[in-house]
Amino acid sequence: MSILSAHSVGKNYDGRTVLQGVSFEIHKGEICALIGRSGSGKTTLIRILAGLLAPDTGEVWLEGEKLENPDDQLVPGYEEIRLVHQDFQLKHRMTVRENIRYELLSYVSDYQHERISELLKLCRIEHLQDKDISLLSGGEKQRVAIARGMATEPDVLLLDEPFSNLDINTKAILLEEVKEIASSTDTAIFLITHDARDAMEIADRLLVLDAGQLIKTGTPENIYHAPGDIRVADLLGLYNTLTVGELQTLLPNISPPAGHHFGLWAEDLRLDPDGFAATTQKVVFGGPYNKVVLSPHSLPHLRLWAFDHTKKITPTTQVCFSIKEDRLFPVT
Ligand SMILES: Nc1ncnc2c1ncn2[C@@H]1O[C@H](COP(=O)(O)OP(=O)(O)OP(=O)(O)O)[C@@H](O)[C@H]1O
Repeated sequence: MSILSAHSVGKNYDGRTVLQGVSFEIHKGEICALIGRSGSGKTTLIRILAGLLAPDTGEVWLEGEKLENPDDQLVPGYEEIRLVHQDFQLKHRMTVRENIRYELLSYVSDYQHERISELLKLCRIEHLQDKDISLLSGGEKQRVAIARGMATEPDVLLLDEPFSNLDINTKAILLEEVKEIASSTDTAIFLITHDARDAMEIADRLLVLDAGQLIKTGTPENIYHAPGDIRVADLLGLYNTLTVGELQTLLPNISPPAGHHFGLWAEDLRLDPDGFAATTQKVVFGGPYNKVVLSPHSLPHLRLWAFDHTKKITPTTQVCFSIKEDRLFPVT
């Protein structure tokens, strides 16, 4: 069931279009991740969804009711929709417990205690409850901010860059925690992230924003296997593009449809002793794998990205590689 929906939302700043014709819906318990380049309009959109900024065109609906223009409200925003800002907006000189309690002041104290205990447990911050906010790490503050956002049991939780500035291990824990919150509470979660890998890991559905327009929506799996648009592929990872002619030179047995370019993720181009001969042009150490630039002997002008898991490759080495044909995707 749709809980929040945007219908042809548009926004201009100083005569410049920042959002145009943005339409989608979010369902109960669903996690939607919005990805897009810097300046593509992500924060503007999340503020409109929170009811904090009026769109110039279009509408946002919450459970069958249109959001009011925030300029006409005494206190903009909605109890049912909570936005957790990138800078957390926590109360300093207060403990974690006091910060959460601040959200629950209109409830009786028994309920406050009960709810605070639940949230401390859910966000795994019980051990931090009496600590002053100023003493917390970035990841700990992030969890407190999410606990505060959840305090009044909103139907929709909007998270602006919840994983930025987190180390890889804290991020992995938080990704799991956000998933757990969505499934255990049926809260719809809409989050913005720069990192498409995080988005693919956490989201049920991805929304791709480019220059203010939604250019793709779908499950992470579908979008990864068929990004379709170069602008989408650019956000998701390192890939190669091949013309039909180049593809036919490399793989004479296949007959791709004319007029297309084809994309291939770097991870789908493997070093393979039974494959085509190539020379490595560049090797970049990447931890678990090396990023390698290859030029095939049959197309020496071509430069292809591949991942090397053997980590034994050096520049200007003769290697062989193969292409996972079923992983080729058409791009425009
Ligand atoms: N209040 C404002 N007045 C004028 N222009 C604005 C205002 N807020 C945002 N913009 C412009 O609108 C565009 C979209 O901004 P927005 O912050 O929504 O992008 P974003 O995708 O969130 O970017 P980032 O990923 O860098 O945070 C940018 O060009 C920005 O400069």
